Amino acid sequence: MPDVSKMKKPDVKVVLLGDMNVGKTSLLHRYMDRKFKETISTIGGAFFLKQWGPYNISIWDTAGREQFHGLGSMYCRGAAAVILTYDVTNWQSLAELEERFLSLTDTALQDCIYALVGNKADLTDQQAQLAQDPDGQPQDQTESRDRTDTLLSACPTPPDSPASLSGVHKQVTREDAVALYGRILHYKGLDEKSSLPADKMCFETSAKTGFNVDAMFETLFDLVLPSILRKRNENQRSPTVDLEEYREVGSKRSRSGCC
Ligand SMILES: Nc1nc2c(ncn2[C@@H]2O[C@H](COP(=O)(O)OP(=O)(O)OP(=O)(O)O)[C@@H](O)[C@H]2O)c(=O)[nH]1
Ligand SMILES: [Mg+2]
Repeated sequence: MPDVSKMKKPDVKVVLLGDMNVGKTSLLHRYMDRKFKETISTIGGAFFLKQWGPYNISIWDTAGREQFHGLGSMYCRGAAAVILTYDVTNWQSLAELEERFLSLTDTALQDCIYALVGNKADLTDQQAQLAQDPDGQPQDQTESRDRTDTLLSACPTPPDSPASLSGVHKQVTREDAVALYGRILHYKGLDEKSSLPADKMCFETSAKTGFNVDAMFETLFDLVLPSILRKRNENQRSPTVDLEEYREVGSKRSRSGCC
């Protein structure tokens, strides 16, 4: 039995949402373990604890498979940031965010931050293909269940472009993501002018090469700091114990678990 008195309590919660196979788990492995490794499709959800300065951030990985859909709103409860993840080579994965996942975020905090993350940029983008592992480690070429190489070519690519070298066409442009970000703000009843701008909140990443992965997570961590401070102030005014949060336990630097 873990010693509950020694467990760290997360100050804030960040949740990864998105269709199956877009690379949510791989993004977390890349960030937390500095590796691209073989994954199995997530069942239910799992969390990692990240120490960010004096704060503890729990990062929740969720299952994209339809059968676990009902759990999504539970994982989003009280989230300070939601990472809506899609695969840049799969148009449907972007559409699913709007159709299936956005409503799950109704349980997130009122001032929750939304990021749109187009993963697998290495398949279409020269910069991401050439990205160095952030720790200078050799790249792991593991790609056991990647289905993107069989995807349709909705956006024809010039024959000498980097995308054509990899054989996979980009189906979702940055403009598509920016447009969806605008619709998310609209859905949330937020004013574009007083919200975080789309060019700051729409990312393209590669869990495989590490491209933009640290920048994406760490931009979000900085943005949720005000939410942590506000929560701390509220707790000082009316101290209560949130038993749910004791289940989100952590260790010295990072620890993970699943449920
Ligand atoms: N080329 C490439 N493949 C990736 C990348 N990220 C993930 N993959 C591959 O895509 C597949 C799915 O990755 P996961 O991280 O398991 O996807 P997921 O979103 O967690 O999927 P669920 O757990 O089913 O919701 C695996 O075969 C990964 O190796 C990436 O950035 N580039
Ligand atoms: Mg997963």
